[in-house]
Amino acid sequence: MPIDLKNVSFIYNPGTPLEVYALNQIKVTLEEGLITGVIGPTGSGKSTLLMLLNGLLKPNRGEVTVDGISTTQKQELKAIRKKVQLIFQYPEYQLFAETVFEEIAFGPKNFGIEITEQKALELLEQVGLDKGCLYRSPFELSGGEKRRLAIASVLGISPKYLILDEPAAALDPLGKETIYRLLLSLKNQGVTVVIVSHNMDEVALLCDRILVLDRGNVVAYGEKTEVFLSLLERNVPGLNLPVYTQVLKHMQNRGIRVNPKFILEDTVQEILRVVRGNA
Ligand SMILES: Nc1ncnc2c1ncn2[C@@H]1O[C@H](COP(=O)(O)OP(=O)(O)OP(=O)(O)O)[C@@H](O)[C@H]1O
Repeated sequence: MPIDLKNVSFIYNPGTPLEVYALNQIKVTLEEGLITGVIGPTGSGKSTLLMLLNGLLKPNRGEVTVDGISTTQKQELKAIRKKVQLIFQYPEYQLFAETVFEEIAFGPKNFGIEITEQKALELLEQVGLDKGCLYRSPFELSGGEKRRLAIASVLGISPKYLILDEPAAALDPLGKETIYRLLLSLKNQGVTVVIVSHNMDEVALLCDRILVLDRGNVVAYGEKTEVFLSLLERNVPGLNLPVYTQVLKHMQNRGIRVNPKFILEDTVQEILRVVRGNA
């Protein structure tokens, strides 16, 4: 069973002069085994939605269920948080341990999972970090390596759902590519991934499904190409489209007849082929 948002509304500071309707009657089922991208202009409710998925925030109205269990069931919250791991933006800023090994072991320990040295080495390998860094200080790693370390610690919990806010933000092209390959390989291992991103090319490359939010409402949700095509027809202020969608629009404006679906899908498949080919 997936994560279900059933008519979910979320209000910050309800009943006060500072009241903000962040999400308004959201109805979405996040499909298992896929990567879903949540996009939308700034302030559209993306981060709020992520925090509802693992019960960090509770809906004011409606219900979020994880595998059929409501996030409002207090006794189930720990089990839900184990299943649904949330990685905030720049997780590397939260590293604190003296060694990479301690850092990897810390998160899982909170869920009663002991990480052996062997398991830690496997996790390093999984995120593409050199096994030789196990007893180094996390603070000696590069920015991109620190981020992968933060992700390794979460993977030690073996989450069924991995939720990431801007997973590749501020990384150089190589660092971004490593994160993309990691997310695609997690998907291949059956992990359901949800990302928030402002980078539309990244969303086009990684995601199977796209959820578009605007001022707390769902503008579109569905298969990636269908959603991008629908966004070509309607203007959501503050939301860019991937470069190739814009190319397509220019072609259409110049009267060049192409099947938009083929252009979008071929381009994404080509980029994916290159990324996977390097794996
Ligand atoms: N802690 C808070 N208290 C009050 N209002 C908040 C709080 N956090 C967010 N909001 C408001 O809720 C709305 C949705 O915010 P949210 O951070 O979910 O949007 P977002 O789409 O993630 O934005 P961004 O792309 O800028 O990160 C915005 O109007 C925001 O100002």
